[in-house]
Amino acid sequence: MSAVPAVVLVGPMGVGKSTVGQLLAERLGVGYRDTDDDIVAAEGRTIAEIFVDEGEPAFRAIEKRAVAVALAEHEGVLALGGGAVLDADTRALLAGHRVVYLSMHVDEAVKRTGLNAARPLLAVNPRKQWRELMEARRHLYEEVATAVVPTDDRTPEEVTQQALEALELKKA
Ligand SMILES: Nc1ncnc2c1ncn2[C@@H]1O[C@H](COP(=O)(O)OP(=O)(O)OP(=O)(O)O)[C@@H](O)[C@H]1O
Ligand SMILES: O=C(O)C1=C[C@@H](O)[C@@H](O)[C@H](O)C1
Ligand SMILES: [Mg+2]
Repeated sequence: MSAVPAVVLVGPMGVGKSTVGQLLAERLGVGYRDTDDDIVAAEGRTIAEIFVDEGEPAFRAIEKRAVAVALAEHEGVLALGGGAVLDADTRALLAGHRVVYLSMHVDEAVKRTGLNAARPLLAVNPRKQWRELMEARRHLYEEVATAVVPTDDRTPEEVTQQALEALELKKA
């Protein structure tokens, strides 16, 4: 049985996937789901604990399965973890979906995420880590996206409106 998400959101940590995803779901009258939350619920551990206990490769394997399940089950707005696009099979699964890449510049990223231990990949020197992550990932986000919505200097409501317009789900 396969459902199709109305919209899949991708983008780096702190770009606003959860905030915008919930607004977008309200506007579309559909449910919101987040693969990071699915993983935490299924594992009974935080993402940071999974990274510490088992390392990043094990987390990526768990994430890959969680994304495949959510893509097959969910009909609403689906936010993926920031690193989900690193997996080639996941990128292939995203083909044919409406995928919005929420983007932002490094200054905004550091402001939104800060020094936050809940984001293990940004726990030390967040500015440098964020630059390196984006250098490695920007092209992957762009590859899977059917629309790119910059979020700098926009409120979550404005980002939501831009996403709806970019997807032609709502007229300007
Ligand atoms: N357009 C925006 N302008 C300013 N701040 C924002 C905007 N969107 C989200 N934020 C703030 O940035 C922070 C991160 O947002 P959010 O948790 O939605 O991001 P995320 O992409 O879901 O992050 P994560 O990768 O941790 O799941 C929150 O404090 C949120 O209130
Ligand atoms: O960008 C990443 O690699 C991550 C983003 C978060 O959503 C979590 O999935 C986790 O902290 C890893
Ligand atoms: Mg989130």
